[in-house]
Amino acid sequence: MEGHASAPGAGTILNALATGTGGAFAIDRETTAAVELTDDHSITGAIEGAPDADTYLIERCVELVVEEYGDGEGGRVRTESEVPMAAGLKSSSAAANAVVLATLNALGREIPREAALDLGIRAAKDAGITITGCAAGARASMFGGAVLADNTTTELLHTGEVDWDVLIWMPDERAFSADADIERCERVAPLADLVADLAFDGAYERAMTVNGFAFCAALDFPTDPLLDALPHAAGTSLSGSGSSYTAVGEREALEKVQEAWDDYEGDTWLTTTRTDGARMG
Ligand SMILES: Nc1ncnc2c1ncn2[C@@H]1O[C@H](COP(=O)(O)OP(=O)(O)O)[C@@H](O)[C@H]1O
Ligand SMILES: O=C(O)C1=C[C@@H](OP(=O)(O)O)[C@@H](O)[C@H](O)C1
Repeated sequence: MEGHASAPGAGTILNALATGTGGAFAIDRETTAAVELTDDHSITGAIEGAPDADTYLIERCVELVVEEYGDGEGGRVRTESEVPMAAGLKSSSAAANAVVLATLNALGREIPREAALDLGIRAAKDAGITITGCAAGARASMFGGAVLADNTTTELLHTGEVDWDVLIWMPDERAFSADADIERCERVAPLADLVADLAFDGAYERAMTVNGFAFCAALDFPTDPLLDALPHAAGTSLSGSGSSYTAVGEREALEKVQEAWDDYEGDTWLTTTRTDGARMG
């Protein structure tokens, strides 16, 4: 019994570490998962190109799906990803969604996407790789588009369509979300409320720019990349708890931002938003 699925990563509109409300948009970079279910009871995971990375998240996703919908199967799970790990682009949500759906695909089961989303969020919490559960990023990855969510309850608060080109700069250093300084993030809560208000009104670009300045200050990341982007981009922010930055807008404008961001060490690349989310099969 083999199953396959894919799910996109996401950029940030609102970091949830200040108030629990998060906002994210799906990007056209994805993680694919292959799951082979077996008669023995052990579950083993592997991540293509990252032999030393922690595979607990994806093993736990298989385990939770089998507990709910299977019959005690074991399995082998493998992910391959265009979403870099621990760079603020929701690699964990993309991996969890892809593995949950691939396991269901192997079992020949279709369940409501909300239920699949919940299992991935549970696995990420069990793995200790998220502070709030990252419901907004996980929702953007599962359903596509722009999303605001209450990460503490996983409740969906708002959805919107976005159709942007997206520029990403990813420095060489990584930033694991579990290491973020929550107390400093909570100090920018009044700004996070402003970001949420802007996003509820559909002003996603301005929302993410305010988010960028607030969370660069709270998490001690430089604001220079935001200032480089502002004359050209419609919106720009630190993504997640770092280390990547995103700029959104029209392609030509973003190519000007790319010239500036190319001066920094690391990688820059252009992609787009994605309106469809995870795919099974
Ligand atoms: N392709 C993948 N396969 C398996 N696990 C993954 C994959 N991508 C990410 N993860 C898990 O997610 C963790 C990174 O999560 P996190 O620090 O929240 O960063 P991000 O913003 O990229 O989600 C990794 O340490 C790993 O445990
Ligand atoms: O661990 C968490 O709960 C969160 C981590 C951050 O995202 P990344 O995991 O992308 O850094 C943040 O933006 C998100 O709103 C909540």
